[in-house]
Amino acid sequence: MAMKEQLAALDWAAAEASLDQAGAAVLGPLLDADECQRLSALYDSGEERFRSRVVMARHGFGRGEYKYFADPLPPEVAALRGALYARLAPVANRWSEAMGLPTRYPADHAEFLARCHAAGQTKPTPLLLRYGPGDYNCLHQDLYGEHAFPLQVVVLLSAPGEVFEGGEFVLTEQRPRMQSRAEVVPLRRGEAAAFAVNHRPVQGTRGAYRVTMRHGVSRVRRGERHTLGIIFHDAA
Ligand SMILES: O=C(O)CCC(=O)C(=O)O
Ligand SMILES: [Fe+2]
Repeated sequence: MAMKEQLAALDWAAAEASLDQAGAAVLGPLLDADECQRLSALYDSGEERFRSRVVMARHGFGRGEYKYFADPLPPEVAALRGALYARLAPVANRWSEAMGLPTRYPADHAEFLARCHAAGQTKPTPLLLRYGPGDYNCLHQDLYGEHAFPLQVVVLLSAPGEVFEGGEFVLTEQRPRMQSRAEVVPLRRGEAAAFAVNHRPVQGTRGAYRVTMRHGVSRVRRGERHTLGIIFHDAA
């Protein structure tokens, strides 16, 4: 199925409900096995595709590595980024309003990118990540400047239980004056998760309050795990 139809076929009402309730949602199958294979293979396909490579251990980010795509993005990544943004912008606007924030997000991703670019955030942020045995990704937030879209997406490109074990995608939620809550998001190959980048609203008995989210990946116990990360704001 083509990517556009694949996206339209997902249960977006359920995804929105899960995002509102837990700050994360499994979006269901987004890429087929061939598409996953092709994207994973890009990792070693030549450095001109990428603007930078990060070896996580060198920065204390964890273990494993990732590469940010250079402009122009691979067409399938650019298409996915634009189409996912359009689906998530209404959620972003609802969250912003619920948290009493003035920021509103345009319906069109190009328009949001223009806002990033005008503020000096011009570097593309979609990335491929690669983890081998013993690798992990410490809890973090992908903030790269003043402008940040409040949701992002990760697509699992490797088959869990087959080509790798461990390496679960995890989120933590830090609530005001309370202990943190952890959530594991189980993904199959080709499935995507959408999740909060930083803050999200939680409905309390006396109105909404704001929680802080972080995400990471638990230790890969065997094999190799690839993911595609789609962040909607560009970087300074
Ligand atoms: O590899 C993962 O599942 C997480 C990747 C990540 O941190 C991201 O896409 O921002
Ligand atoms: Fe991340």
